[in-house]
Parts: sequence; structure tokens; C-alpha cells
Amino acid sequence: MLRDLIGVIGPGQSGRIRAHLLAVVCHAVAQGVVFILLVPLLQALLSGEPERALLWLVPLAVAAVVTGVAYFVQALLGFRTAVAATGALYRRLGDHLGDLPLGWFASVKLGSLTRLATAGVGEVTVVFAHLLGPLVTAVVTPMTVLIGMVVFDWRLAVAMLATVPMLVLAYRRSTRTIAETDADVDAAVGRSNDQIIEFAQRQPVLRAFPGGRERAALLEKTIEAQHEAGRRQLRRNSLARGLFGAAVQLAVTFVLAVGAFLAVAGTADVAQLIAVAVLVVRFAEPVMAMGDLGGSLRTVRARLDQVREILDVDPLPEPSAPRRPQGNGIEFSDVRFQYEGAAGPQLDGVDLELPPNGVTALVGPSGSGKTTMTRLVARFWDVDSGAVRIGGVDVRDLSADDRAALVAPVFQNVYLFDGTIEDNVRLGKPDATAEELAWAARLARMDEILGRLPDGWATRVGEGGAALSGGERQRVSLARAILKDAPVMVLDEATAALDAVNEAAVTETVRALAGRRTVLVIAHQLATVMNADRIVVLQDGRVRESGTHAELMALDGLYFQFWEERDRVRNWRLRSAQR
Ligand SMILES: Nc1ncnc2c1ncn2[C@@H]1O[C@H](COP(=O)(O)OP(=O)(O)OP(=O)(O)O)[C@@H](O)[C@H]1O
Repeated sequence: MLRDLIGVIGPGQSGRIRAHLLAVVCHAVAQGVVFILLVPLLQALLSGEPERALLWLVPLAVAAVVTGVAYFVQALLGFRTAVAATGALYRRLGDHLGDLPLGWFASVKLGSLTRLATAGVGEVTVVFAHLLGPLVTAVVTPMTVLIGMVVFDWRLAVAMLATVPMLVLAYRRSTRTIAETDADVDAAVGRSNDQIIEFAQRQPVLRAFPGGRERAALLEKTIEAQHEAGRRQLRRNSLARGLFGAAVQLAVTFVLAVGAFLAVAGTADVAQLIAVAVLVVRFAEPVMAMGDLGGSLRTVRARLDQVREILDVDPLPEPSAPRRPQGNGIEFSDVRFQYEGAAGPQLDGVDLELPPNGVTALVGPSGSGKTTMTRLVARFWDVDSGAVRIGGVDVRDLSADDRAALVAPVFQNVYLFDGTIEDNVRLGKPDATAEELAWAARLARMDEILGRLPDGWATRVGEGGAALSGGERQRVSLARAILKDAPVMVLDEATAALDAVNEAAVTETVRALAGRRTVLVIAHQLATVMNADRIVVLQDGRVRESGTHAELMALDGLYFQFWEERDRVRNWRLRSAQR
């Protein structure tokens, strides 16, 4: 387990951990020696030989001082190791999460990840502060006592040894029960966390629909199930610890009975027997502690496995010799891609070439793979076959920094960080000047928002941008992307929440920006689509048509139908409004 711990925390801490382990073992052996030295001391006292007792007092005092010093050193090293290991594990987990494919985060349960990345790390590294010392003591001290016992009375040592299998069995049984119930509680807490987060975040939906009550009842049920798991844990763990305690008492009774038998039979000295009885009781103390520790240790093991599960997720492989992009054209070359667990491919041989600069609009029915295409440009996932290239270079051959610098995305679900509007826009370019900020704000039609809000740039947006309207959030995220000034812009329904006037203005902005940027835009607004330099029609994960608006209309195909349908709906809306 220690090897696994070092494996998870990283080799940087292995020296510190080994030093701690050495101090712990020294303390446990020294404590065992103190217990052993009690035997000749008590024996001398009980036999009325105070001078001999005094003689034994000296080594006993030395051993006691060594035990005390070793205890202090191991405790100090334990806390230091725990603090260093916690920091190292947080860093390792953080770095790893930063390298994972963006798509991985879509499938992970937020509550469970939060619990693991916060409390979970502490539950692993607590080993050094509170568990390793008592655990090693619980094994090494009784072993030292056992070896010492051979010197005083080998028959009692054999009796002690005979109890070991029973103790091991009882220990295994009890820790298995504790681990099972702890795992149940852990799973129940994870489920509650996930549902509480969902319940808090989705209140508007839950309150608006009758099914919301069912979700609330489900949450209540989950919390009740967590309480029940907690109650079961209390009952079963107490029973398991009781069972192990009884086994230890049985072992002590057995050894004392053997000693009493030997004394009655006249083959053991009574004074020695009393001294040995004290030793046996002390032998039992650390063993008893093992019952409690075993359960905690299994919990650590479970948490360790969960941390390792995350660390085992492969980050997207980074190229050993990254290549620099030559320009900002985008190319999809026979791209096939399927989400994990999906029944069929979402992109099924997409071939598409977008020359540098200009606006390309992706259109197609819902679920045809438009968003998936934009995400592959940002390398959320790697393609199953084929390649996505920017500036002639496969996105897999670009360094992470180059890739990040190349693409400015605005995705459907805009997320703003809890901070001010300025903090959020500055993410696009942290060292932007006031003029650059004002430029981006003007192009994203954000200046109107800033003029309206009393705190302007310093307005706090709330968690996820909850204090702003959908259209305001979209314009802040657009300004962020514009400020980044990247050669490729990917806009996935980035103007869907804007009113007609702002939408038209932003469409104009996008057109202007496309003079020296390649813009890939998914939009349902006719004006945006119509004015694009080229339009690509996607259906069932394949490119069906591509060309300008005029060319595609002349084709009388899918795009024509799409247009007709839109026109019909628009006219219908206009007529409804006139009535
Ligand atoms: N993370 C995911 N895991 C599994 N399947 C997914 C995932 N994301 C999308 N899909 C599926 O992939 C298909 C393509 O989705 P995509 O979002 O690319 O479509 P779209 O054309 O952008 O649709 P829309 O216009 O409705 O946004 C859909 O059938 C969708 O259900």
C-alpha cells in the first residue's frame, strides 16, 4: 500500500515517506523493548530483590527516553509528510485534470469529482499524520514483545504465537465489514452530492415543470438512503470492532490460562508469571487498536483507487516534436468520430476544406454533428480516423500552447466565472490595455450593457454568470473571444440569445473580423447564414452540400428545403403578428 501511495503522490516524496517510516519502526521497537524490560523489573520486585530491580531500571529508563524521542520525531515527520504529500497530490491531480481531454469533463459527475478532489485527497494523506504510526506500532510492538517473551518463557511465547491465526482471521473479517459499509456510505454521499448540485443548479426547470416535484422527492430519497447507510455503518462497524475486541480478549485469556497452568504445575515462577501477565496485557493494547485502524486503512485504499482511476485516464497525447501552423485554414480530412458509448458514428467521413479567412456557416438538422465538428477543431477529443488540420498541421501535432493560441471559441453554453465583467473578458488576453478592452466590448455590442449597469466593468456576474441575462452573457463571452484576437474563431450559436438588432450588429462584426480570421459559425439565423462566404450543409455526420447561398439555392437540394422551411415559418410569424 505504501508503494501505491508513493506511486500516486509521486516519487518526489518517497525519501520523506521512508524517513517517516523508519522513525515509526524505531518507536514501535523501542516501545516493545520497554514492555519487555518490565518483566525482569517486576520479577525482581516481586521476588524481593530491590537491588536487581534498580539494575533493570537503568535500561528501562533509557528505552523509555528513546521511545519518547522516537515518538516525537515520528509524529513531527508524520505531520510534515502529510502536509507535503497533500500539496504534491493536489498539484498532481490538478496538473492531470488540466491535461485531460475537454470531453472527459462532460461525462464526469461533478459532485463526486468535487468530493474526491477536496476531501478525498485529505483522506488519503491522513495516513501519514494519523494512521501509519499506530498501525506499525500495532504490528511491530507485539512482534518485539513476542521475541522478548522467547527469552523469558518460550512456552508462553508459543502460546502467544498460537493466537495469531485467530487474530488475523478476526481482523480480516472485521475490516472487510467496515470497508464494505464505508464504501456504501461513500457511494451514498457521492450520489447525494451529485443530486444536490443538480437540484441547486436546475431550480428554474424544477419549479416550472410538474416532474420537478418527482426530482425533489428523488433527492429526499437519496438523502434518506445516505442516512440509512450511515446508520447501518454505525451498527455493523460497532459489531465488527466488538468482534475483533472479543478475539483479542480471548487471546489474552488463553495465554494467561497457559501461564496459570504452568504455575500450578510448578514449572513456572509465580513472580515471573505476574510480570508476564502485565506483558501480555500490553501486547494486547496495540493489537486492539488495529481493529479501528484496519477500517480506516481500507477507506484510504478505496480513496486511493479512486484517485488512481482519475490519474489513469490518458491525457490527450502531446506531440514529441510539435509543428507550427502555416496559416489559419481549417481542413477536415475523411474525419470519423464516435462518442464513447454511442450507437453509431457522429461524423462519418467528413471532408471539408476552409481556406484561410472568411466566414463558413455550418447548417444542418439537429444532431447532425455541427457542434461535434467545432469541438474537434478545439481538440475536445481526438478523431477516430482521418485528421483535423489548422494551418496545414494536424491538431494532434500542435503544441497545447499553439492550439490554445490559435482558436477562440464561443460555445452554446456560455460559462462565466464568478468575478467581474472585466475579469471575464480579460481571460481572452490578461494583459489587454483599456483601449483593447473597449475595442472588444464595442465589437461584441457590450458597450450598451456597460453603460446600463451602475458598476460597469466592475459588475459582478455571479457564479456561471447567473447575474446577467442570456444575451448579456453571450456578448461578454464574445468580447472575450474577440479580445483573444486568435486567427481561428469558432462560434456555436453564439448569437442565439441576442435580440434582432444586436444580432445583426454582431453578425456585421463577425464579417469584419473575418477579414483576417477563419470563422466557423453554427447559426440558425438566416442573415448570418446567408451572408457567409460559404455554407456547409451537414446531415447524418456527412457533408451533403457546400457553396455560397446563391449556389446552394440553385442546387434545389437540402439547403433549398432548409431555406424554404425557414421562410415559411418567418412568413407565418409575420402574418400572426399582423393579425
Ligand atoms: N458527449 C456526448 N456523448 C455522446 N453523444 C453525444 C455527445 N454530444 C453529442 N452527442 C450526440 O452526437 C450527435 C451529434 O451532436 P451535435 O451536438 O454535434 O449535433 P448538432 O448538429 O450540433 O445539433 P444541434 O443543432 O441540436 O446543436 C447527437 O446525436 C448527440 O446526441
